[in-house]
Amino acid sequence: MINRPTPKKVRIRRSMMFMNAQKPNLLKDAYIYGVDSIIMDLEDAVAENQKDSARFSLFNTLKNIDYGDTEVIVRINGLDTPHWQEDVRVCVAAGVDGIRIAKCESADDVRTVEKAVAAAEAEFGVESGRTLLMAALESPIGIMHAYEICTASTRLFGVAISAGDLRKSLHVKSEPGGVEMFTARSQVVMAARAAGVQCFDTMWPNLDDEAGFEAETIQARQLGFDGKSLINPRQIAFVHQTFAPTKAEIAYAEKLIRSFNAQQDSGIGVYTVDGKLVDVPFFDDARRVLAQAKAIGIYHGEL
Ligand SMILES: CC(=O)SCCNC(=O)CCNC(=O)[C@H](O)C(C)(C)COP(=O)(O)OP(=O)(O)OC[C@H]1O[C@@H](n2cnc3c(N)ncnc32)[C@H](O)[C@@H]1OP(=O)(O)O
Ligand SMILES: O=C([O-])CC(=O)C(=O)O
Ligand SMILES: [Mg+2]
Repeated sequence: MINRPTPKKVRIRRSMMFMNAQKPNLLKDAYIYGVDSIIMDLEDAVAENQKDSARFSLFNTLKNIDYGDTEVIVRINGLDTPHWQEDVRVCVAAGVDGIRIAKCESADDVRTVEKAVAAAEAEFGVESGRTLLMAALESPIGIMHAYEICTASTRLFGVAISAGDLRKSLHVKSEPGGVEMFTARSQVVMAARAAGVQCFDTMWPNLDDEAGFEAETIQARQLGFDGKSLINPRQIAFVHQTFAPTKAEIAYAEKLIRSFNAQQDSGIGVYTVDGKLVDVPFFDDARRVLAQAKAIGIYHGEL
């Protein structure tokens, strides 16, 4: 396993909302939506003949707007394009928090971007290691290499599955219940958890099908994702609610920890709380739930 520094605080990333870097009016107000992360897109949302102007507009916005606590990530163009190196230089010079590597296929792709980021940090006098990475897995080979990608760099905080491109390669379409994505989604979650990084579900493109969006979001949480990529502000509230512990989950976690604290000297490792068996993994998970609820700001207890 890669020797990854222990993060001081795990950053909550329930929502990562895309916006087109070509549109300065979107970028300038981006922080008002309260998403956890903004993804300013230089890739597929930007027409090929607008790449330079979108990058220029992005740089000016980033230099002039204070995004406060909202994490700012830029999706750069793929490594098979003539754009990505300049994208990296501009992102680093502008001081972004992270770079999303589009269509990442291998650990080498991550290391190639990492090298360019390190060079740009040196070039622009940016603190070494400040610029984080995440990778979007959008092809069968990217999914097959998920674990190597997840462990390729200490800068890499997570991976996203990107179903628009993946479905294209698999020759499938979006099906009710997401059956066509089930294996890939599970593989991404497994790889991310094995590597100790976060994982994010893909965006839902059909803005008029709210029920479909909600079902997919719930399934992503059930599969173990930390959050979801979004394309529109009307998707934020449901995603934030779904990727947070419920009141009942918080109350039960508190109860478990209290019972553990009360019982730990009794010499009994396993017993029941509310009729359910509990032992070490259940206590560990309860601690994770409370830490997550605290980080989101919905639990203020002392545990
Ligand atoms: C497959 C992929 O690669 S997906 C990733 C790349 N794609 C993107 O970045 C696209 C992001 N999303 C969008 O551009 C838009 O939401 C669209 C084109 C899908 C739909 O646009 P609209 O029909 O205008 O959406 P809608 O009517 O819901 O917009 C309502 C308001 O939210 C704003 N808004 C919409 N999407 C976003 C967004 N992603 N970020 C910030 N603001 C947004 C609109 O500007 C509008 O503001 P206004 O009321 O002040 O005019
Ligand atoms: O990352 C995403 O969800 C959007 C995307 O590029 C895709 O679906 O191909
Ligand atoms: Mg894509």
